[in-house]
Amino acid sequence: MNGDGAMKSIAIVGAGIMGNGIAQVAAEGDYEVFLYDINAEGLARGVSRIEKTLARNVEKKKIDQSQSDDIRGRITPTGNISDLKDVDLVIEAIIEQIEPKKSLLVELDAICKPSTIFASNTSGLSITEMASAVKRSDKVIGMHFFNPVPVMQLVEIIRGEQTSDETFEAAHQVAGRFNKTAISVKEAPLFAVNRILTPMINEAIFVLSEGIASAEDIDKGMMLGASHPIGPLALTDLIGLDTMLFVAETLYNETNDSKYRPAPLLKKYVRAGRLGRKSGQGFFTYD
Ligand SMILES: NC(=O)c1ccc[n+]([C@@H]2O[C@H](COP(=O)([O-])OP(=O)(O)OC[C@H]3O[C@@H](n4cnc5c(N)ncnc54)[C@H](O)[C@@H]3O)[C@@H](O)[C@H]2O)c1
Repeated sequence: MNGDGAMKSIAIVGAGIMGNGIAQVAAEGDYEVFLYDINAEGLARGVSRIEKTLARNVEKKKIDQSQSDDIRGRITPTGNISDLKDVDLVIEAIIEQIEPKKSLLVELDAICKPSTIFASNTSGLSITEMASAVKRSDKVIGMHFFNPVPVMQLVEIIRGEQTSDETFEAAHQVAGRFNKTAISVKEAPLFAVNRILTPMINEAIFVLSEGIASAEDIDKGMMLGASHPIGPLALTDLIGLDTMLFVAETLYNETNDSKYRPAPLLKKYVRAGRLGRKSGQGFFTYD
């Protein structure tokens, strides 16, 4: 089945920054959830992050202990991809590179029942190209969540060239059950929100590397002067500098426009392993 509210089970592939948050909101939306990662440590970290978030929500009295237990009970962590064969929807949240995403979809195409919809949480890669890798190209769609997923209200829904109306409708219904607000965006490099956000972040990194202001003052400036809830450099630390660089490179490579060239300082930090919060250091340092 697909295309209506009868969907029961969802698999999330990739238990990283985004995947664990998507698994949590899916379980909160009453779906049976499989959380799959190829890396056992990554999977364990993702599950532990969900448990911590749920415990915090109990402490803050947003939910009670039995609701927390029910949500956690609906999530099955797995390192075995064949466990995903009967799910109604897969949402992939693996590395932001087209080839690994296409290989994963080809693998899933062979495993999953014919009606399973494949959604990608890509920050801006081509849904059409991903869909072209599989037989069920009408059942591939972009569902782009925002970080941190349990907090951020938005999902961008992106149709590829081959996406059917039924798949598009199903993605909107799922977003609703996740308690999110969806906007529909045409396929284009980085879609809508990241197309606007990424050049701003990239420019903030140029401002830092040109010595125009310190990292602290750049963030303070954008928070107090432009009413941003978080500064662009702290936001990059939250996103992950490696992911930010992949995203900036997509915009540059797809448009061939030099105004979008990624800041060299971003590349240098990624090469040095300064990936942001997830590695303990990015533009700022974390415990
Ligand atoms: N970080 C953000 O703020 C953000 C926001 C919106 C969208 N996204 C997108 O979400 C996706 C994931 O980003 P992230 O920040 O969560 O990455 P991450 O590096 O935190 O996590 C990726 C996870 O995927 C796993 N993985 C890699 N290849 C796999 C495979 N073939 N099968 C199963 N698991 C695999 C890794 O082990 C890792 O645990 C990317 O496409 C990214 O662009 C990220």
